[in-house]
Amino acid sequence: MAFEGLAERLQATMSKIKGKGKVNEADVKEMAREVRLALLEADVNFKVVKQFVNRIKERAVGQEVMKSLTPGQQVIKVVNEELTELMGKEESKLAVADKAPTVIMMVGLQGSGKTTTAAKLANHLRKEKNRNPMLVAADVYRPAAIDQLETLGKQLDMPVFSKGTEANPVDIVREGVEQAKAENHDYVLLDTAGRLHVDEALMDELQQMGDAVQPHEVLLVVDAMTGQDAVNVAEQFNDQLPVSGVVLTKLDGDTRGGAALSIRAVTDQPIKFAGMGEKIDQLEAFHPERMASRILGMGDMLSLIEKAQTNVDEERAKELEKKMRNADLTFEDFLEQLEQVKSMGPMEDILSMMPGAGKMKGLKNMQVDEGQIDRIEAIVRSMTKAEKQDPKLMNASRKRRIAKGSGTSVQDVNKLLKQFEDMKKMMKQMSSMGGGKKKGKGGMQLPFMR
Ligand SMILES: Nc1nc2c(ncn2[C@@H]2O[C@H](COP(=O)(O)OP(=O)(O)OP(=O)(O)O)[C@@H](O)[C@H]2O)c(=O)[nH]1
Repeated sequence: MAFEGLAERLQATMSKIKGKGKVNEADVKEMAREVRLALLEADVNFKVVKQFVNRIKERAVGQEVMKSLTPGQQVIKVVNEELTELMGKEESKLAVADKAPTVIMMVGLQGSGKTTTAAKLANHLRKEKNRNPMLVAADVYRPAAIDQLETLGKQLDMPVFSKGTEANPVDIVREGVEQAKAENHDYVLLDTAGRLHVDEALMDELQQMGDAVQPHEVLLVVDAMTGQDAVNVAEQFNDQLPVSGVVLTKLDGDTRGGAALSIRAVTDQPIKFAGMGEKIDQLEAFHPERMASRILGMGDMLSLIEKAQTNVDEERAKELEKKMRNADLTFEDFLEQLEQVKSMGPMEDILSMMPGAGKMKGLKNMQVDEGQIDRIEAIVRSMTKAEKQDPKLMNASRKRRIAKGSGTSVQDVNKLLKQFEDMKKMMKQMSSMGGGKKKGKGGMQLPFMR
């Protein structure tokens, strides 16, 4: 699997910093050193590594992390954001011409996967985007390339324009595009010739082909397995041709990840697609943010952190945490917390965003009763201010009043009061066991869990 080594190393580094309640400069330095080594080992371009590490260091000692309630997690968020940025921030979509057909020219070295990718892309356009593409076989140098594309075309039941190996490739693409227009195809994909190395003759010919058909998109196909070579090749192509995007092939292989992480920074071209296998449907739109989360093994933890961040006032959260530790949480505080949790969305969604949640049997089967949360809220809201501050005030008649006011029973009120006391006791125990860091054996049963 691609990125395996990198993912393992980065995840180990992140897990060291994750739970830290405080992060100092020495922690950041150590984390940055480990990230640097992991990236170099993954064959990421050294200049890219240097810039990347400087960025995360700068941000990790900045306000956003140090002032945060969860600095360890914020560091991970920074690393994730920077990894995403490094790979291009967000998905970069394929061009669509104002006037059909959109002409896409595939370029790259021999064996990079051009022919296969042209067919995969045509298939993707038809299946995912409901398009009607046509393929043009203009690789006249490798004798089998035209046959290969024609075979793929047959397999897909898709037209392939070809004129054999004797014709001039510039004429082939010109006529191919004309035919696509005449037959009302909305996309036309040109498979061009590769060489073993970048040479002048290749570049000249590709330039002439480009001049002849004015492609809307020049997609450079590079083999991710070749690591830094792929980056060098990309740089050379990009210097000489109007490249508009990159397709990284063989990302399913044993690649260390260097190409994926360096190409964008070195060429300033977005990675648009990734080849994930030899089969025709194994091409994926490249999503930098998902790739980054995958490398960091994060599930959708980021959205969760983000949600928490937008919904929680940090100073107030710190106050509440202190109150919990001292076990002097009141029903007013409890209500406030309940509202915060509710504002983050349905409980089940929140739980499902936690990494590994799918694997945890207990969580999978746990049912959250949203109605129960509403009932609890109603009970608490039916208490007077004094009762919220001091639950001991609640005698039998007050409980009857609260039950009536909240549309529940005295039994429900009693149950909540008991759970609230248990929760406070548990918190006290936890904090006396060491700053709230260690967990109690049985785990806490929150009032809204069944
Ligand atoms: N595992 C894997 N193999 C791939 C992928 N993309 C292409 N290949 C394989 O890579 C080899 C070369 O692919 P081609 O499409 O023939 O390469 P090309 O760039 O067209 O080569 P030339 O026509 O000689 O320039 C083939 O065996 C493909 O099956 C991919 O994403 N994953």
